[in-house]
Amino acid sequence: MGFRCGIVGLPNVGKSTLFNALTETQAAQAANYPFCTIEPNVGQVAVPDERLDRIAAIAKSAKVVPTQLAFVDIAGLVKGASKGEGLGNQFLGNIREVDAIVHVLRCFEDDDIQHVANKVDPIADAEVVETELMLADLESLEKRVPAAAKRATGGDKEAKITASVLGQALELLREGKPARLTEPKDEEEARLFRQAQLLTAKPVLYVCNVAEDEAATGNALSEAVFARAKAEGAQAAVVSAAIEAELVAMPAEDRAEYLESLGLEESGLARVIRAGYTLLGLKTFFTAGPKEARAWTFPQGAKAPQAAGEIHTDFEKGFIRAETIAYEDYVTLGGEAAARDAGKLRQEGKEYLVQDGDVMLFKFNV
Ligand SMILES: Nc1ncnc2c1ncn2[C@@H]1O[C@H](COP(=O)(O)OP(=O)(O)OP(=O)(O)O)[C@@H](O)[C@H]1O
Repeated sequence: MGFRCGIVGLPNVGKSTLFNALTETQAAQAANYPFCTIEPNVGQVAVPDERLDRIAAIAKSAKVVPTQLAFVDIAGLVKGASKGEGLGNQFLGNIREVDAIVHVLRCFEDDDIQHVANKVDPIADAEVVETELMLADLESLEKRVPAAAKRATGGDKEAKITASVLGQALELLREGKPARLTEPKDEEEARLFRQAQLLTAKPVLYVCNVAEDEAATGNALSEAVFARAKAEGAQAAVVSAAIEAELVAMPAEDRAEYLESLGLEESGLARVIRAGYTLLGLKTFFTAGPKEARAWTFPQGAKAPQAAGEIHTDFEKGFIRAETIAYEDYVTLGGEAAARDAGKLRQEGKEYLVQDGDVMLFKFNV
């Protein structure tokens, strides 16, 4: 489906370590990013979901296919990016292409690893990156808002709405706040706001990269980041990239024990992937049979034919109905046949709003 999370951060904060762990653990096929000369790496990463394994066990599926999310390693942030210095313009362009930003912040102390500003201060680091993004948005809106206002006086209704919603964003940026805090009045404002593709309107997940012995608890630095995230309408997670790198290097059967010895229930990567998925407002439906059990991604608010279209365009075009079982029913009753007998297999039509966890079988006509 092509939803992408871009990994950004200052030099030496642990971006590559995290990205490599993400892609290695999934044995991803890293592909080159087609649109730019600095070619940030893209990794397709499987989204961990226990529900899929339970469904596969019940359906006795031969194959289990998770849904995927793309992570893009966006290289090269330098101070002054918004002014087009160095790799700046490419960097901003790369961010424009992603749907959400995973912002890695160094929260570990290690005298051997140099910090660009010679001090470990994730809040100051976050500000460096965010200031560049806000300046880029500010510069673009300083032009776009007056232009839209001018068109509005000429009677252009859409321009009037654009001027209003982007004007609100401009005010926020002038106060040093991200455009994400803009509150569109209605669906039309929301649509035009999305269309404006502002960099600081993209959802952000801060990844606090902590030392190995702080992965379970976090530390004072990560706490400060969590507070900042809350104030900005962003998300945050604690991860130790060092642990993740070790985990992917060890045999799969040793990982659980290692995690347990560190007081962790699951890998930080699993949390980052899931958080990225949630951040994008993505939901999952399942298909299940003896051949395969598979998880599919759909955007929140999708109707049944659109979900069917995730599998094949023919399913969408020729959609008749969707035989649907809620995940809980599927699991508690023990599969499709039992759910059908219990009257829990619903025949859903074109207007059905697909729910997270639905197990679906599409009937279509081509
Ligand atoms: N949680 C951690 N604890 C200790 N060391 C870490 C941790 N995370 C990363 N490192 C180390 O920090 C160094 C920098 O990491 P990495 O190369 O991933 O950073 P980067 O952000 O990709 O840098 P650049 O942008 O310069 O490529 C590496 O030596 C890495 O092993």
